[in-house]
Amino acid sequence: MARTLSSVEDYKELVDRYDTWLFDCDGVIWEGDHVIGKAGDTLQYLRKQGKRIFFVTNNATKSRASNKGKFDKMGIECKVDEIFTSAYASAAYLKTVLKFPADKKVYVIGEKGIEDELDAVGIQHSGGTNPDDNVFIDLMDFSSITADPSVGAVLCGLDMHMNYKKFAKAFRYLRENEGCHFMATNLDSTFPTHGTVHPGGGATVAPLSCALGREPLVVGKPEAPMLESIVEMHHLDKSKMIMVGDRLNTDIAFGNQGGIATLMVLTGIDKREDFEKEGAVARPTYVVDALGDMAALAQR
Ligand SMILES: O=C(O)[C@H](O)[C@H](O)COP(=O)(O)O
Ligand SMILES: [Mg+2]
Repeated sequence: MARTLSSVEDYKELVDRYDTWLFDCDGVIWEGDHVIGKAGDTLQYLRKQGKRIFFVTNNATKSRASNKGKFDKMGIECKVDEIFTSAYASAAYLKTVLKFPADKKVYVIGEKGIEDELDAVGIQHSGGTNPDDNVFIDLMDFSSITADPSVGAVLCGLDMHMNYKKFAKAFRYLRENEGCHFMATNLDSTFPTHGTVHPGGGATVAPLSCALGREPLVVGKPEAPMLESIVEMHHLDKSKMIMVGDRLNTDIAFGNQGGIATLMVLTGIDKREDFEKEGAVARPTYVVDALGDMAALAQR
C-alpha cells in the first residue's frame, strides 16, 4: 500500500531517508515547456540539503545537451552529467553492450535527440530527420524502399515526422539484414503536454512491431540499463535511492524492478485509482500530489 505524504513532517522524513533522487521529467518537473507548480523550488531545496540528483527521462527527442538548455531556460539548476535520457542510454547500449560495428549504421525512426547521441559515440546513422526520408510516397511506388545491407540496427523513438517511407525502409532492413537489431528508446503510449495527453514513443514503434510480428529491445524505463549505469558510474547505494515519477508502467516499475523506493506524483499520466486497483501494473512506495508540494519544506 502506497503511503500518502501530505504534511511538512512527512516530506522531511522522506528527505532524511534518501540521499539520491532520480527524477522523471515529463509530468513531474514540466509539462511541455512549463514547469509544474513549484517543482523547481523542491529541486533547489533538495540540492541545498546535499542530495544527489539525476534526471531520468524516456523522452528521446532531445540530447542531454539540449535537455540542459531546457533546464537553463526554465531556471532549474542541472548539469549535463546528471541527465540520463533513453536516447543517450540507447546510444551507449549500442556502443558498449552490442559493440556496434564502425562500418554499420543505425536506421533511426525518431528525432534529433537520437541522432545527436549516436553522433556523440561515433555511430553512423540514416533516416531520422533526413528530409529525403520524410516524404510522402505515391501509392504503389516502392522504388525508394531499397535494400541497404549496411544497416545493422533500427532504433525507434518518438518521431514527429512519422511516415510510411521510414516504416517501410526499417521493415525491409529488419527482415532482410541478418542480425539487424530492433530497438526502441521507450514504449510510453502517451505523454502529458499542452493540458492533455498525446501519443508517445511507444505509439511510434507500434506500426513496426505490428508489421514484423515481434517486439523491440527497449532501453528506457522500466528496463534496467539507465538505473544500472547511474548506480555503477556513481557508486550508489540502492537502499538510499528513490525514483520520482508520474507513470506506473515506466517510472514506478523501473524503481520496483530495480530495487529502489519510488515516489509517485499525480501531476502527469497515472492517477491514484491506477495504482490502488487490483492488478495494478506497479505500486509506488510513496505518493504526493505534486513534486512542488515538498517546496513547503523550504519555508519551515
Ligand atoms: O513518448 C515519449 O517519448 C515519452 O512519453 C515521454 O517523453 C516520457 O518522458 P518522461 O516522462 O520519462 O520524462
Ligand atoms: Mg513522465
